[in-house]
Amino acid sequence: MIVKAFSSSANLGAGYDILALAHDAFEDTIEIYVQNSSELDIKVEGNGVPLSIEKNSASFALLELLRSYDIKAKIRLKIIKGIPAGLGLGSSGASAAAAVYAANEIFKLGLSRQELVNFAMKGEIASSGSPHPDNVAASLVGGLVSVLNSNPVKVEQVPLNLEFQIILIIPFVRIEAKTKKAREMVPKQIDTSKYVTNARYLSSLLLGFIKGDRELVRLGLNDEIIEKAREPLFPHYPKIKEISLLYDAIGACVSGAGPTIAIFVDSKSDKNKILGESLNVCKAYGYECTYKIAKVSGGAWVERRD
Ligand SMILES: Nc1ncnc2c1ncn2[C@@H]1O[C@H](COP(=O)(O)OP(=O)(O)OP(=O)(O)O)[C@@H](O)[C@H]1O
Ligand SMILES: N[C@@H](CCO)C(=O)O
Repeated sequence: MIVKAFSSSANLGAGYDILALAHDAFEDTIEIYVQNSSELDIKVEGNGVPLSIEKNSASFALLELLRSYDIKAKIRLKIIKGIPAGLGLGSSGASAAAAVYAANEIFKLGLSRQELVNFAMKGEIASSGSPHPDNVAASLVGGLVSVLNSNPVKVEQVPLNLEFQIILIIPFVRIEAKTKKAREMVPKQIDTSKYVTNARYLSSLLLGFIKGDRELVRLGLNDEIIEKAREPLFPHYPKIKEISLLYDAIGACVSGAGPTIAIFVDSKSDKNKILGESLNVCKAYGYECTYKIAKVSGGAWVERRD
């Protein structure tokens, strides 16, 4: 069976570990072949990803799912990476999402996409040391998802009534264990005033998407806490955000744990200026950047059944 899942941008300003948006910028492909066996035996193949079961997000999520259903089988898992890893594009999450989606289909477990998030998020332990569910939820469910509870995990799709595209400004940098490091930079304690400001941003963002009000989205795409604490990982961000707002983007935020920046644009935005000047900012900060213009995508899907 061949299953695919799209990339995603998590957080979206104040929605740290809460929001993620699936987009068609990149996709991962999982090929999974199963034979009867009296033992559970998983072998991983793939380029540019760890090949040990416990270190690969896809195989680790799969292992957790199959163990919890006491499924014994010989499994060959081939991961064809389309989503560059470590750049804030939900790469590890998409592989994990595709792997558990495939297992659900093959073993006819009858789990909903939302239920599969419980297992896919375990894959993030392999990649970043923590089972954050946002990226896997977006890649499984599609659209904009909100994580409403962590134990047990509950995720819901947020209605999107706004037309927009996402310009992703993607620096080619390799930061070892980036998400792990970025999570360590998150403050353990925060001022109540910052909490209130962020909660206002989050409610404005959600209302904006639901009501189709770009001004509310613009106000909501901000964060006083996490993006600020992590800024050393993406020093190019404030300037790119300033340029984006100047040329009437809906807003801009860090994509996941960065360093990719997500700029939300619509027919009012001067996309060429935003793109050209953002790439110049990259250069000024010594980054080689590329870009993708993406739109909101659906969740994981079966490409071929056999
Ligand atoms: N199947 C996989 N796909 C991609 N990366 C994987 C996978 N399995 C393990 N990894 C490891 O996870 C790390 C990348 O995860 P990381 O969380 O830093 O970035 P990401 O998954 O691309 O996106 P984000 O920053 O949005 O979380 C790399 O060290 C990579 O080797
Ligand atoms: N919410 C996670 C997403 C990682 O892509 C974080 O910001 O650490």
